[in-house]
Amino acid sequence: MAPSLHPLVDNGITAGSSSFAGGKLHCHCPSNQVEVTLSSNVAHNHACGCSKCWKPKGSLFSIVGVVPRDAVSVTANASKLTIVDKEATIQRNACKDCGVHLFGRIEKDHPFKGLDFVHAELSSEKGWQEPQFAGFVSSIIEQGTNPKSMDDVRAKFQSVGLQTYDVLSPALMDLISTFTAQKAGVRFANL
Ligand SMILES: N[C@@H](CCC(=O)N[C@@H](CSCO)C(=O)NCC(=O)O)C(=O)O
Ligand SMILES: [Zn+2]
Ligand SMILES: [Zn+2]
Repeated sequence: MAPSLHPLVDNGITAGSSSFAGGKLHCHCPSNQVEVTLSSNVAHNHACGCSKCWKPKGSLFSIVGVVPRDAVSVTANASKLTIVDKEATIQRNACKDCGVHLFGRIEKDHPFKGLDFVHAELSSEKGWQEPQFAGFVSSIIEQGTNPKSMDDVRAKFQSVGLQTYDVLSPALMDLISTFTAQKAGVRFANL
């Protein structure tokens, strides 16, 4: 049986709603769940193959998107949260008991500072933006996927309408490069 990319990808993508304005995320604990309330839909939602983003058991990819950090509040059991890796760019706040990541926050100077990374699948509500692309696809090799299966992995994403990239989407990579150029005082050429 082919390994699962992610349950939200394996059987085709379900479109979200442009009028959806957020909801609640819960960790996987059977009781005393950490609850995070988002007052915004996610943006740039994507499948991520990197080793750091939280993935459901048995999946090769996470699905992760961003929301403004002001739209994120921990509304229950905040004391169960711990930062997985304080040195990482994205400080992922995970439940100590079940390991699920509730939100990832950037504190250092970075093009995505001000945006928190969240997994909308932790919500039972419907309407969250559907995945837009697959990023960090080649990174799954670093976690043990056989390089020979990469054609199949990329073909599966293409078959459900998702472009694959080995970093982020061109739009996000352009944002990162624009930030880097502006910081360095680069003057852009006139069109
Ligand atoms: N091959 C590495 C890549 C890790 C990586 O750079 N991940 C990205 C994307 S995470 C969400 O899209 C990133 O920005 N990481 C910063 C961080 O995780 O703090 C690997 O697989 O580990
Ligand atoms: Zn938990
Ligand atoms: Zn990732």
